[in-house]
Amino acid sequence: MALPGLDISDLINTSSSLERTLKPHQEFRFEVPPTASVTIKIKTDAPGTAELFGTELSRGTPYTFTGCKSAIYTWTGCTLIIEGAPSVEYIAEETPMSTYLNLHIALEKLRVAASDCPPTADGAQGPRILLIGPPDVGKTTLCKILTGYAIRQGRKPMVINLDGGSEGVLSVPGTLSAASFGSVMDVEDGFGNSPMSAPSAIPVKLPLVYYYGLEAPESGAKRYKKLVTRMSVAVNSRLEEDIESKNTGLIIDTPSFDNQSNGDLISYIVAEFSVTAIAVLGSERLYNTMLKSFSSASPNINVIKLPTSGGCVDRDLPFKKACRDAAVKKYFFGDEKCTLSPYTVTVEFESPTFALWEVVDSADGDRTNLSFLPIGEDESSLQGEEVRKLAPADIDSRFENLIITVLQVDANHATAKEVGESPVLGFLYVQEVDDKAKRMKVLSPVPGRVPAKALLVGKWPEGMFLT
Ligand SMILES: Nc1ncnc2c1ncn2[C@@H]1O[C@H](COP(=O)(O)OP(=O)(O)OP(=O)(O)O)[C@@H](O)[C@H]1O
Repeated sequence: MALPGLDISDLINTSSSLERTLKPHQEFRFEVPPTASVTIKIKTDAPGTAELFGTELSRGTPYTFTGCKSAIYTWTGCTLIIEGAPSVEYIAEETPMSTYLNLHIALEKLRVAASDCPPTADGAQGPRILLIGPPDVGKTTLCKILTGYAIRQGRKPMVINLDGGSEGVLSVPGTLSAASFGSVMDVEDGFGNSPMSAPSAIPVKLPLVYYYGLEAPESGAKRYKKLVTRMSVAVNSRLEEDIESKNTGLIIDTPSFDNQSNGDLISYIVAEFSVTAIAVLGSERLYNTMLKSFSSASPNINVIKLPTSGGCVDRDLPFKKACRDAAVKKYFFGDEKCTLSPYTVTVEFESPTFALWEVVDSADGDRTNLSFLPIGEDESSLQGEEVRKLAPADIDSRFENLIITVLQVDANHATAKEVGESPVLGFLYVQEVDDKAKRMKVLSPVPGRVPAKALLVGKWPEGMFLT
């Protein structure tokens, strides 16, 4: 019943079914808030196929989307059936998909040449492309598209995520990760799931993960570079054993680099991963800076400029935070398709197998813990410190609602260097800290005691309420 003079029937009708017919090369763009869900499928009694950021949709299969801004593109034309109410939806005619396809074809030619070389020859290394640009210009989206096309071509791309500030690729936010993609990606979930203790319809990928723990690379540039180096060494040795991945090459997604102050970090990544092509999205200035830096000094590196999709949307801070929280929540609790039950475990600070380290944010000026300096040492002894070990007295409620990383190095013997550069074993979530009793309650994805491994906590992702 409508109020007199005010017809609110449209407002309260949140579930509806829409049909949208797309012509060839058109794109259906939609946005779904984190609190709603929308289901989309291709109508089976109409011709045509469609793809979401490079991964083909199966005809007639319903896909459910929550908390996303996304697009379904068709090369052939198709009809979509949409259940639910996207907050924004429209059909776009202008897209950069043909340019992105051309880029994929160029990469594929290099892969064919690499496959023709003997496995140990230098030429067996496929193209290594770095995607850079300002915030929200579609770097991650292009990374998905190129990965999706390579998989559809029967290739096995190695995807490297160096954007520690994002939602994470096959891992929680705050991490850098690398994974070889030999099977289809998840349409509903971007890059898909990391291994969880439950069956999944999409084959899981096993990522190598490093915890960075700060929002921007500049906040801990020294540590960030070390992690990039560790990642490149691990990736290169993996590629020596996996000729298919080696021939396919690397697709590297980066944090937002939009001005010259990041030039040093970009050059570092290019050198460490032996990048052969740099694709710049959304910044003429950055493109020209890259051209000047690399075209003459490194003729083997191609610098290309790519158009940004008109569908790329600026995601406001609350939306990004909601996406990060959802990614962490999913790690512990799963989703509607696969519910997980984490365990609450008590951790004693004074146990001999407990060692908690903290990532140092260089923006803090290394000053926070001056009161704990050993007698006789001054402030200068902290300069350059990237992680610091916390004494039981340092652990208090400021760690509540944060993520703690369980590293692969032992709690008792690990040095600061080992802790700073260790890969990740898993994550805990701090529910409650009792600083008087010197213990805390954490959520753990597995039962039993927390392993006797070094634990590392950082400022990023920021605190969140999971339970
Ligand atoms: N063609 C499109 N139609 C609709 N939405 C899109 C399209 N392309 C990208 N988006 C959305 O725009 C947002 C920004 O894109 P994306 O994450 O790829 O940018 P980015 O440059 O990697 O961002 P960041 O600065 O976080 O690294 C994402 O939510 C993405 O899903």
